[in-house]
Amino acid sequence: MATNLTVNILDIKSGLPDNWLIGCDSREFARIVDRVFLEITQNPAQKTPPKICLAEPEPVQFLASFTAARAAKGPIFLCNPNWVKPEWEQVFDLVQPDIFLGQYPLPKNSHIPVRQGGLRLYSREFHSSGKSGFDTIMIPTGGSSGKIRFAIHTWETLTASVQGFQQYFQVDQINSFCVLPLYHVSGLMQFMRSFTTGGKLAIQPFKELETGKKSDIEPEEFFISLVPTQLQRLLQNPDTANWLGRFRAVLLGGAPAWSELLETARNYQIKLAPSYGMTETASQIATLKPQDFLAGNNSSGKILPHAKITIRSAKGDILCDNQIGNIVVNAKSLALGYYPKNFGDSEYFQLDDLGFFDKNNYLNIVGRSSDKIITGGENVFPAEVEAVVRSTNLVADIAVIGLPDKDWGQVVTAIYVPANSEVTVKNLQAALEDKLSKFKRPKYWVIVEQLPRNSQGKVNREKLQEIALKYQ
Ligand SMILES: O=C(O)CCC(=O)c1ccccc1C(=O)O
Repeated sequence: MATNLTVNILDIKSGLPDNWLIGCDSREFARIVDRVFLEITQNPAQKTPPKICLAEPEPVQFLASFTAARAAKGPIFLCNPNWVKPEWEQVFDLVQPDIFLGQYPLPKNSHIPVRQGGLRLYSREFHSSGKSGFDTIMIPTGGSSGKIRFAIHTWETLTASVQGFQQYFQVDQINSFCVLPLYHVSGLMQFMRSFTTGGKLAIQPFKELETGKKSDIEPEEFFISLVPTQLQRLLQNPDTANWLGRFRAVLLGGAPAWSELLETARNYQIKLAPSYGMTETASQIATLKPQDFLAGNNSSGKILPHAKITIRSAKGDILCDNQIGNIVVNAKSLALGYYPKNFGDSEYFQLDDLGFFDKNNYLNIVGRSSDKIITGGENVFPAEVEAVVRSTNLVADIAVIGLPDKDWGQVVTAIYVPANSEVTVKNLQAALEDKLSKFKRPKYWVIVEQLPRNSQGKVNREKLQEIALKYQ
């Protein structure tokens, strides 16, 4: 029954249209929330709110478990159900969860008691939550390369991002069409945008969309978020490309886009909104409006109202228009820290990204500071070289890195997937001659079948180094 819900405290139904989660009856949703809430709060040994790991691959279960975990006021750690053993071990060491919701990742072993209903207790004694407080939402970042970290967010930081979005796009109720994972900031924020503004949320696995299957919604009323590799795949099917063109806006983020991709999207008249943001800022803090995109602008757009960005020199001085420097962020949506540490009182958050504001105040991202290659004393940014090589249409995929070199400091090295079997290094070099200064042109060309990219389309640069060094 939908009455007498334990989680009435959350008022999950108030202000929401009955069918806010498309394809799931609201009362059914509330029942699942209620059940999970009871499971979480049943344990009598509980002294403090439990730390909850959420690794639920099924979207409705994920959202209901998330809602119940919030009602139980425990810190929630969003987990990728596809993590492998070393990643899970890292997470268990760092988090020491009390409760696990979803698919238990490690083999059933004796020292972890298993309860019915999919709930497993990691330990009977609850660990204290430390400084971070209880009502926190930890969103994973990193993973494919190096250490998993959890950015500490709260309902307030996440809703600050939603409000910035509402103002920027001048919408009251945000309807989202989600094909990105809910444990990732890009997926979770689509739920937040819909849930907190009384909008609708439709969820479809990306794979289904890729095969041409389209949900029964009116795209004109929805925002959809994609990462560049997803957009590229969808644009290969003209039917799907035209369907994408009907969306209110197609938010593009998560990784740098390349100019050919933008051009193709423009040819289909897709109302694209390329954005800049990250887990630590609860998704986008700068976004290009679709009308600017369609008019030919390729920047990351203007800053959302809840955020501030300054471009600074290495010494911290604020730079003028068109000067490239470090991107420094202050935003109401900024994470409080990386679990279990808070950032402290620092008002600003310095990212690894380099960029500049042009004379019309549009943000332009140049690349990652740590990806910058210095060869013979000259600076080379991989993103620029990658974009130019892509524009030759001779490669299906490419990433550029710097390899250590005793003469040059670093040498520009391209790891690429040729567009077809006829492409040779000679062709590639010839095609770049009048397009890139000599010092920017790759000296080494390493051919691969596939680049190491994660599901978000981000390339793993440490792996690239390994691959390239093997071929040197
Ligand atoms: O990858 C990240 O860290 C953030 C990227 C992200 O949230 C995003 C990814 C794709 C499309 C839209 C968005 C967004 O900022 O809303």
